[in-house]
Amino acid sequence: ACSSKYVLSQMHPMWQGPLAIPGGDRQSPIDIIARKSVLDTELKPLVTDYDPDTCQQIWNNGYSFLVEYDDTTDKSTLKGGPLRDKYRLCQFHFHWGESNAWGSEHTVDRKLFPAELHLVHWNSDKYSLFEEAVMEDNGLAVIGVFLKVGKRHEGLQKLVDALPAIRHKDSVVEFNRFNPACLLPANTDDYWTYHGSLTTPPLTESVSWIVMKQHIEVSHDQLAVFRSLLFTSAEEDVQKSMVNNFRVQQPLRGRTVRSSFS
Ligand SMILES: NS(=O)(=O)c1ccc(C(=O)NCc2ccccc2F)cc1
Ligand SMILES: [Zn+2]
Repeated sequence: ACSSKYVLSQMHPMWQGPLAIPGGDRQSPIDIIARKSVLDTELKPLVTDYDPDTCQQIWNNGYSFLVEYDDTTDKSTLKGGPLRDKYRLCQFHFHWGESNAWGSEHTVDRKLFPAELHLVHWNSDKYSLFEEAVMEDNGLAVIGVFLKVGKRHEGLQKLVDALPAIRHKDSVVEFNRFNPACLLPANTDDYWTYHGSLTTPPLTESVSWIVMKQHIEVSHDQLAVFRSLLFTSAEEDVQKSMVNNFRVQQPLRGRTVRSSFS
């Protein structure tokens, strides 16, 4: 799996401050101004091929909860879209607010969503490990999907049911046979794409972002379970609820956001 080896201690929301990022001119997240995005007719449809058997565990890393996949072979892959190479799924996670009024990292024309899903992939045509790819220009590809509050998401419920077992930071439970394709919107042909960064430390500028135009719907109660998670470990005496784990928007610095649709 891609990040379990790292204690992501610096990933505390306090890091939202002005971190000195070397040459940080392609930071994420950003506000996507729809009318300023540029249609690129060369952009292809996304091709995801996820094997539910590669799902390994779900854990609380003190910043979000991650579902990690076995990324030692090309079993769960992403290609197409803006990508030239094949990318391997290593994990997915979410960002959310303390209320339904905010929580997403990206916004569209300043519209905030209550939460955002990130499916993290690394370029397995060029690199042999996530840790290598994360340091390279287009080493990573992250699919962003906005969540809206509405009807219950049946596929998400299996995830939601596992959360009470990982309430505290650094808790892990086995999780298998989950196909993250069920979390993608019906239409994955319409997306925005731009070159950016990780939205948590080390904020490396190695991500081809692919942000879906169509959102998915989850119920109010399902989101409430996200907010029952804790930033803090079982040993700590003051428990802090895991909410508002999103980064503030970053300057575009002249970047162009391309769209696959007009
Ligand atoms: N929110 S996001 O932009 O989608 C995002 C995706 C992955 C990471 C990550 O893997 N960090 C750990 C990490 C970073 C660098 C090297 C090794 C690591 F494990 C952080 C943020
Ligand atoms: Zn993320």
